[in-house]
Amino acid sequence: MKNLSPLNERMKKYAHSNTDILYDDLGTTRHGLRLEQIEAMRKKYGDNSATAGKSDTVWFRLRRAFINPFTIILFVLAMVSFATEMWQANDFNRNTTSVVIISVMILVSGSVRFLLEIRSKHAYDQLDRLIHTHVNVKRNGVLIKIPAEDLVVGDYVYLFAGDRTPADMRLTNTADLFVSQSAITGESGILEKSSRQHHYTEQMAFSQYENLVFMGTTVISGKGEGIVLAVGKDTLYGNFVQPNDHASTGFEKGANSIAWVLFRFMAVLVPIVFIISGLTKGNWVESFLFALSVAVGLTPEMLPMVITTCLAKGSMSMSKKQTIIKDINAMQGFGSMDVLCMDKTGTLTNVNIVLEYYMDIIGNENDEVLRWAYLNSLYHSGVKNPIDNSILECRNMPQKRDYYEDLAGQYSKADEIPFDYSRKFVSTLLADVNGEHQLIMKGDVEAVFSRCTFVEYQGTIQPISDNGRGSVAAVVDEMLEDGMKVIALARKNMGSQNTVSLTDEADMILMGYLAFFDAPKKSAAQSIAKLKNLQVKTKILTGDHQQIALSICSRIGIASENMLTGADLDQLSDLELQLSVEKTDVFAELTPSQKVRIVTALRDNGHTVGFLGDGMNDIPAICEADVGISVDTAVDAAKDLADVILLQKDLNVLEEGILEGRKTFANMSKYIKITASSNFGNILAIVCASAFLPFLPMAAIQILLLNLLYDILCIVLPWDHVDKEVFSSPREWSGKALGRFMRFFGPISLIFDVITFLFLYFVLCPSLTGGLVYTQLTDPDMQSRYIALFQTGWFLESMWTQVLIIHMLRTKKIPFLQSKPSTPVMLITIIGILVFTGLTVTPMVNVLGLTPLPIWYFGFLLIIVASYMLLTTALKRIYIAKYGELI
Ligand SMILES: Nc1ncnc2c1ncn2[C@@H]1O[C@H](COP(=O)(O)OP(=O)(O)OP(=O)(O)O)[C@@H](O)[C@H]1O
Ligand SMILES: [Mg+2]
Repeated sequence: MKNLSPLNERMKKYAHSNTDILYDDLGTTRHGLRLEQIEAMRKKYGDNSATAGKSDTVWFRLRRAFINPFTIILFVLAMVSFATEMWQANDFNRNTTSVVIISVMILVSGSVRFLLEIRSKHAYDQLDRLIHTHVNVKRNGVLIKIPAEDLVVGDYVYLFAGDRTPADMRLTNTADLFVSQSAITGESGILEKSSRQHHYTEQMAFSQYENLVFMGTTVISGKGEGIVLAVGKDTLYGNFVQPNDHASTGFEKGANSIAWVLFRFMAVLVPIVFIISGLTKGNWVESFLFALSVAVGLTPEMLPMVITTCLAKGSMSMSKKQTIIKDINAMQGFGSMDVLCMDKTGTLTNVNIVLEYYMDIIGNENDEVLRWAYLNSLYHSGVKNPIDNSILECRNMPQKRDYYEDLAGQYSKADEIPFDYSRKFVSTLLADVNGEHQLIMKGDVEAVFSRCTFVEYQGTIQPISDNGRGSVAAVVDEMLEDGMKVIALARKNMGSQNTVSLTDEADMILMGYLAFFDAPKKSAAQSIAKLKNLQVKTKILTGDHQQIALSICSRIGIASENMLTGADLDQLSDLELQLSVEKTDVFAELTPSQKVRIVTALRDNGHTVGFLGDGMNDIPAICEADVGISVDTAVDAAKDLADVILLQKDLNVLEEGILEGRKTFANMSKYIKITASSNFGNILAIVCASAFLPFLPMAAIQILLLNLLYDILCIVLPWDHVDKEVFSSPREWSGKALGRFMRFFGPISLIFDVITFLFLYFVLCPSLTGGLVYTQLTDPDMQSRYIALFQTGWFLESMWTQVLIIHMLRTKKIPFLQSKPSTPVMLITIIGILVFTGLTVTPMVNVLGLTPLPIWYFGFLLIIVASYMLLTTALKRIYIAKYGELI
């Protein structure tokens, strides 16, 4: 059982008081809040979402885009350089240009961020609309549907079968309301709730209080009405589900850990860089700015943004492919999923099943069986599933509408015991106009049969004889072999008794059967083959009879030799099950908890498991799986709890979704890995350079400029192409892979940085400053020319290598030739390189501390860049050979 926090005081109080007091205290009535009360209630008691708030306003986004470490440091830089220049020189022009340039940088970086934020928000809003849960509330006397987030304390809410309770409530009215509180208490049983007032003398756990329902509780059957008493974080559920709970798993954990590693590197190295350069160069202000810019340059400040954009962009393209993905870890799970468990209806067979036969115990068509089944389906208040829907279809038969309407008028519902997937049947107690009661039970043949001691045949009721059992089995078996879904129907006369309890469900009279045609989908085999191509194994987990499972599998062409049933499963220990799940692809006659057991066993074997299902019986398994998948038509509770929602229950949709998910994920991990390794390389180079050079290897503003270019390039990465090989198999995200990637590729750039340093220091600069190295120079003008030459040289080398390394590492293949980047990535690369190289010959060079370089330097640069690329390619091969993957 989860560790529960204390119950909200209001809940405690009103559980013990009658509803009139509740209405009075909250100033409401049965007609709901008046519209003018709503805002006041929201102000007083809060919002019904744990995350709502400032992050949604445009102003907040604008602020976040423009006020961040990058722009703040740029700003400080502008101020300091303005002040120092004013102080030292009196070239006013030069001062203002540097401020202008920095302002432009702030503007560019801020706008890019802002646009991105707006874009991803837009994408999210659209998705939100698709995945929102709506609740029925009465406000101002009118029943309306509103998003669950808009609920306030005092709202009058209606609950129906299949709903997930949207807030903590005190019930005011119920009709056979049964709920499952497993999300809250971890107990899987079904509880009946009512609106009766509790007395202080009753000692019980609050979860057992009949008149309280909690956020996250699923309504299994029946109806309820109640007043919201606690919302959002004040609810029991909100208390233990912290908004960022999931952030500590899987992918985000990896991303956070790398940000953290880089941050620690910085925390240690940046002060060292500052002190070393301060000591060796003597200019503390400049060293401070330099260290600060190094810090900015090395912070993966775009990390959260790129991740959100990747996700938003990925979610958008997935939603175009009919797949809605709810959170980042699901995206990752979706990409790394290697086993997909699914139920049968809608995946292997059509969503709608058709009632083919209704017959007595020996197989002759029998209207009475259909009549009772109709009434049972009509009046039970659980979630109507395909079986009920196809029974209810009978009223649409030609000329039968009036007949069934009349029939419904002749009976009313007195009581029920709801459908429960572990019992596999449902009982409704019907009262006729004379006050006579009939208990009607329908469900799984064996389950119903075991509660019968009589059979009815042609109007006579007889005790079941042994050969009676035999003939019953024969009729059913025949239909099962044909792939029919069969349920049994039984009844019992209850006289004037108008309530029913479990003990009444005995000594029933078996009336006959209903058989449904569950047509196999033609496309199923093909879809499963496609999934196999994507290296996703499929397993069928159905609650249905084994014969049907076998028959459908053989029709579709799925191997089912090693089928296991729920009963078989109970004989296996967890360890044995772990072995069997690997060999078995079809499981039948499962209860919801057996579905969970299978998923758990697969996960324990190290698989990333997806579960696709749409019924109440699939909910526990959806929660247990790494990726819970549901469909748009599923019950709300299942949709709420799933990570992924398919707008169409079709395996083809799933396949496209998986592909899209893998691409998105590949782009995210591309960004993270490349950034981490290139930052790592840069840290090393900067530490080396500041220790050995008598001046700063690059000016603060130059570092920031490079950083800006790199950021802009990263922003288009979510739109990059992904090689086919990368998305043709599941890919696991791991922090370990990131670490080794960073350690492997990071230091390579150091080699070329050092060569460049040596070349600049001993060859290029002296050749233009009279053959002397820096330390031999005495003329300050010559010294600053030397520095400008050096810094420009390294600026260009850094820029070229950092931009091109993205292209080298984004693919296993030969960049540009075998694997083309997407147009935006290519464009920004070309424009960036041209503009930044061009910067060194424009009039702005002075402001940026750059200077034009002799043309032959570019010859050197080409050689360096080419050898860097060659070496990386060679090492890339080694890396791939060793670890089997790159990105
Ligand atoms: N509405 C219903 N009324 C009576 N019995 C039902 C009803 N729904 C299901 N059952 C019984 O419960 C059994 C299991 O239900 P069902 O076949 O829907 O399981 P499932 O695991 O959801 O199957 P699938 O894999 O086809 O989705 C059925 O075979 C049937 O005997
Ligand atoms: Mg189902």
